[in-house]
Amino acid sequence: METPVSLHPYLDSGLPKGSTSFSGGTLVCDCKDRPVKVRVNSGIAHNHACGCTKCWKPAGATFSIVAVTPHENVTVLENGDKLHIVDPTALIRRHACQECGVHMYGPVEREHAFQGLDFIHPERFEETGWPEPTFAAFVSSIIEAGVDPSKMNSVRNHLRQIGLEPYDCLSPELMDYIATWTAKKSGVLAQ
Ligand SMILES: N[C@@H](CCC(=O)N[C@@H](CS)C(=O)NCC(=O)O)C(=O)O
Ligand SMILES: [Zn+2]
Ligand SMILES: [Zn+2]
Repeated sequence: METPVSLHPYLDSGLPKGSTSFSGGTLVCDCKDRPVKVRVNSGIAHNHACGCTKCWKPAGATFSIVAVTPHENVTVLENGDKLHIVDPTALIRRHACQECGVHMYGPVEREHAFQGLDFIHPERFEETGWPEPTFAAFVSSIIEAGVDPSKMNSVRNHLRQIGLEPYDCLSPELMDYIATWTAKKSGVLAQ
């Protein structure tokens, strides 16, 4: 049998169920010395696996685990001097620890359907109980990171088997949300 592609340490062993009543916590980077700590004072939404090349993932993982939370509830608690913006021109302004590389929070500041939200990686919470991912996005993008295209069937089957429907962009729900925002902005739909 061909070697299966590892999705992510949290996903390979089945999907740990979280709670929708999770109300926030502290995100911590990987540094032993002076770790960056970021407080999230609210719940998280739209948690999903992302196969794109831009989202942070732990060593060996093919997918990241990423969710959003309102920017107003995100504060840097400790060692913020270690943060830098990975790509200041990107929609998501990913703030990463320059020493260990972990992305701590990524605000969307531009005029966009996601404006006001920060992208965060719930696996970096010190606390457990965050709601589990519910779908897989940008699945075809894992090829851009070097996954053999012939393994895509087995990757998509594995994702479905653990309850994560694979999409090659975002979920239909989020794509409809973005398109509705765009149609309202252009005046095609009433505000
Ligand atoms: N195929 C591209 C897709 C990148 C992409 O569009 N990522 C999505 C999901 S995170 C996005 O919204 N990116 C906005 C950004 O990176 O600012 C890749 O893998 O690099
Ligand atoms: Zn670090
Ligand atoms: Zn991504």
